[in-house]
Amino acid sequence: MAPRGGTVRGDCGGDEEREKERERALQQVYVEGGDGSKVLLVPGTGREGVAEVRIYPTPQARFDRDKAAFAPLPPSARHKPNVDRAFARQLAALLRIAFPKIRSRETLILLVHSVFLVLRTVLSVVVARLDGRIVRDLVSVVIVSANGRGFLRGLGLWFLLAIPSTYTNSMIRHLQARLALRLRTRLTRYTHDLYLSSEPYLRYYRVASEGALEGVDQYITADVASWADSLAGLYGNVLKPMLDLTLFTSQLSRTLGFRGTLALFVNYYVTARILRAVTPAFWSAGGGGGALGGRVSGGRGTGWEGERGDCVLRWRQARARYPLESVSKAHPTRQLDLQGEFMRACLQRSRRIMRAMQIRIAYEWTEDYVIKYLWSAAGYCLIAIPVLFTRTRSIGVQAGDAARRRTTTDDAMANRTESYISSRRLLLSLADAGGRVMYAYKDLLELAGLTTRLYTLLSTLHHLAPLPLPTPAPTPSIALDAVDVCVPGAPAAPLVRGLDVRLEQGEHLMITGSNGVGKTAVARVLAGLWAPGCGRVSRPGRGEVVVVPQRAYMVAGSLLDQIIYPHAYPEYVKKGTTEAELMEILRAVHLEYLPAREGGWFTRKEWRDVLSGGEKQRMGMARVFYHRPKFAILDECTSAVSSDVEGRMYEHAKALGITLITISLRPALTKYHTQLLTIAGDGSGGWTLARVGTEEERMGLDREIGMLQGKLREVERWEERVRVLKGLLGPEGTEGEGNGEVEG
Ligand SMILES: Nc1ncnc2c1ncn2[C@@H]1O[C@H](COP(=O)(O)OP(=O)(O)OP(=O)(O)O)[C@@H](O)[C@H]1O
Repeated sequence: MAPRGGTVRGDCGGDEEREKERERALQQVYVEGGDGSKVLLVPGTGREGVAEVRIYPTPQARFDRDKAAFAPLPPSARHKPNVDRAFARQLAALLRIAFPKIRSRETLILLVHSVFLVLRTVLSVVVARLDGRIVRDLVSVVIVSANGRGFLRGLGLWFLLAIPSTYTNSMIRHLQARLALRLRTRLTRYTHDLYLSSEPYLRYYRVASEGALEGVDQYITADVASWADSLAGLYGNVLKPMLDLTLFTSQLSRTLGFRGTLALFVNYYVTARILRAVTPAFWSAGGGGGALGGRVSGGRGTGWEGERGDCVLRWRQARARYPLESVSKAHPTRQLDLQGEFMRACLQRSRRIMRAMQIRIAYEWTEDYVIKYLWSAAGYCLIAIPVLFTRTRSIGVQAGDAARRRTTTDDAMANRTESYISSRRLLLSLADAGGRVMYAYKDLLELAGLTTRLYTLLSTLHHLAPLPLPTPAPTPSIALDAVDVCVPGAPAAPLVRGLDVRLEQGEHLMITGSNGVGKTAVARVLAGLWAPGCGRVSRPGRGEVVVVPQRAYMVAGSLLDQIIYPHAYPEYVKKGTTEAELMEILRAVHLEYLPAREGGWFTRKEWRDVLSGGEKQRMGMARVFYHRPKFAILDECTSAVSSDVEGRMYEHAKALGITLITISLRPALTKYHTQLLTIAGDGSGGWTLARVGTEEERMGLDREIGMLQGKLREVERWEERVRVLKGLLGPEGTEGEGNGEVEG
């Protein structure tokens, strides 16, 4: 394995080289662009098997500018989306992100999309006229035995028109999908840059606890995608039917005359009133509008409420997936609790869908009846009036006149047929456009729901105040001066009050105390994850302090990725660590067998399941040895490691010059430290700091000795119990166990 620097692009000589290129790209997800950008390597695409996509991070100045547009919403407004002024304001804020400039690719797509929408409407009118002409020519052939040339010409034109018509339809769908993808890309990049912000914001870490926003992953994935689809779809779903309504009505008015057109408008008005009167409150909270929204908007989506319901269900499933093994190990009946939780979520969802479906039956029946049938029937009546009441009457008796009159009558009949067929087609398209305009309102409500969700996410992220930056320490040291340690956003009293600790390099601190007294909380303040309630924190930069939690996080990727985390492959390449050095690190944590056992450094597995609890913790320590920070905060991260290996790892860390801050309940670890901080946990926020080797440490060791002696006394009891059991079994039992199973 030869580490590489810079880009992975190379001389792609042949298939083999290309294959290697792909493999490298799989490892090297991106390369630094030099100007702050990252060049993302996408395997499986591009001419050389790897496509390069340059990505620029969103500048902080942009976030600062946008912050004012995302004023926080009151909690009540988060759950009542509506098509009102608030929606317009929220949508405008999101559109700033989706369309950052007037002259952007998105605007261009929108323009081309609009052109095709207009073209589609114009073509519909031309097709309707042609339809009438073809039938007219056919009637002429049947009635006056015309030669049929007009009919054939019409048919040829029909086939020719079919080409731009079908092309236009496909382009409309294509451009809509393309626009949705562009909007989604813009929103996704923006939200991710904001969400995954580094110090001093660390929004991804704080958004749930301090921002009180649950299920952020749903917001930044499913909601962003649905919003982009909904917005792109709505544009076509509103613009096209509006155009259709205008153009078709103007075309029809030529046939219908003034009174007919007036009657058509009266028809629109009356039907709109009827539908408005029978439209239920689909989007009221808990109304199951999602199922209905998805249905009425042509099944394109599940609707906002539906999306929310499905999200809750997915979230519960995801939450349950992780502890399945521990649940089934703990007790099989615990499984029932889990089932209960699933079932409750499913039942809630299915009840809402059922309720929505009941409302829907009545509504859809009325809607279909009114728009499809009533509109068409009214339209038929209107276009039938000129046909029925402008009949040409025969008034003469002479033979020549009769023939001429018959020809005139036949022509008039053919003309009326043409006009009737064209109007009928326009009328059907009109009914369809009317229906779409009605549905567009529900699409708009769906968009309002999604807009509110995205707005809530972005306003919460924008308004998380930055964490106070630590005072830079003059020498590599960590110090807390009169610091109160409090849970952020919680009104409870501080866990620890007025804490004073100073740790120079080469000194080592152990933090101890009972469960829940605030040991990890102190570590969080030391690491800069929590702001201190009051007081001053001094520490070196983030790269100099590494935190190792009790449950080591196993990153998705190769074995190598597990060791170098939080670095990614490009940073590893830049650092230039060799395979031998990596092996040395694994040896220090007694994991040297892994590369051979797992098939090499680049084997990708679900490491969370592959490695045992102790192995995962040792991997956490391997990361410390790889990064060699000045300070390492070890939060009970060796609790599942055997004492001998634990001791060796501590010695190795100290030999590397890493200053340790250990959180542990194991008194045996005290000897690796120079200071012992004990948190009282009596509600007063009290603490004591002692130098190791003092009275305090001896008390700790005494406690451990007492605990071990207690366990030894239990052994005597167990031996006594074994003797009693042997007595009960009699000579046979004694014989069986006499084979060395218990005795000795
Ligand atoms: N994000 C949080 N929100 C609310 N309360 C919290 C949060 N984090 C910790 N706490 C509470 O703060 C207290 C101290 O937690 P902490 O994790 O520091 O305990 P600890 O001393 O490390 O315990 P243990 O030995 O069990 O790991 C606990 O009562 C815990 O419930």
